[in-house]
Amino acid sequence: MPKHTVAVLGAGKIGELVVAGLLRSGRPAENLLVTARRPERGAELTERYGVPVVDNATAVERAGVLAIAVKPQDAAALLDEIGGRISADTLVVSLCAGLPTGFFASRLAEGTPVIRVMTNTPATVDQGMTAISAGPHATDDHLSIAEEMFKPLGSTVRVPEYQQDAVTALSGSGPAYFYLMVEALIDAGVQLGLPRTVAHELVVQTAVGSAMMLRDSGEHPVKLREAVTSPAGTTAAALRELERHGVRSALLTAAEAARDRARQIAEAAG
Ligand SMILES: NC(=O)C1=CN([C@@H]2O[C@H](COP(=O)(O)OP(=O)(O)OC[C@H]3O[C@@H](n4cnc5c(N)ncnc54)[C@H](OP(=O)(O)O)[C@@H]3O)[C@@H](O)[C@H]2O)C=CC1
Ligand SMILES: O=C(O)[C@@H]1CCC=N1
Repeated sequence: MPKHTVAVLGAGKIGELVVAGLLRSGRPAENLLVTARRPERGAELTERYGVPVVDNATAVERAGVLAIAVKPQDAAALLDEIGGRISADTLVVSLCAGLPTGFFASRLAEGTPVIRVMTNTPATVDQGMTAISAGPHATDDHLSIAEEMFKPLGSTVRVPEYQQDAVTALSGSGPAYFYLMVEALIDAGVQLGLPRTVAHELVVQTAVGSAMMLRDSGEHPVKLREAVTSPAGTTAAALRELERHGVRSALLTAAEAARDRARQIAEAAG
């Protein structure tokens, strides 16, 4: 098998997203491998994508790029199992929140290039946001390989690694913040007397339309918000309540909590 094979280690939500995305972007299934802890999960992926499911040791033997998509808490055990088998010409791409590239480098042969990536679930529909950082021994060519993997799944940006915990707090966890807001607004619509299906459609389409304007108009969000806000109108009344309830400060402290949790995860992993 050619060494340009990518192996995804850990076929959970993010592992599946990467496998499916690489296939959608035209990478042949025979250049992909995936590993799963549970055989039934492996069978599910083979059936769904036609990608070979192998054990971790076989993946290491055959692949030139290893995408580590296990939970950060499972990474040490995985590295204990395979770290010693990974040759220094293998590119290790970690998708794990919180874990610094040094965590991997210290468990790999000297000279092994490591890249840290933070993607997000909208990559499932090719609207992801992926931030990529070079770790030890990762060259520009290695960064390009990681970019080629994630560019078809949305946008990519290169960031210095010290920014990755903040990235995780914004775009990694970010989809959950928006989903929570949508969920709460749908409930509000029901409280106001709308049928739930109607409330759902109104809120989701408003979210999609607003997101497209944010991305495509080039306007600052303040300008877009001002355009909705008529003097002494309905929006001004609603925004006053959001400010009174401290929405800005809630978002700030939420992002800080996510960043701090990423740091704790790294500390606990050692
Ligand atoms: N969910 C998200 O939105 C994002 C997650 N991430 C990061 O992606 C990584 C994966 O997260 P997510 O997909 O949500 O988690 P999941 O729990 O869904 O996936 C992790 C998978 O890894 C498998 N696994 C664990 N240990 C091994 C092993 N030794 N060999 C093979 N497979 C193994 C697990 O198997 P089993 O089913 O048996 O538990 C599970 O299927 C995490 O590090 C997370 O921080 C990054 C960005 C966004
Ligand atoms: O919640 C988490 O830890 C992961 C990382 C970013 C999104 N989900």
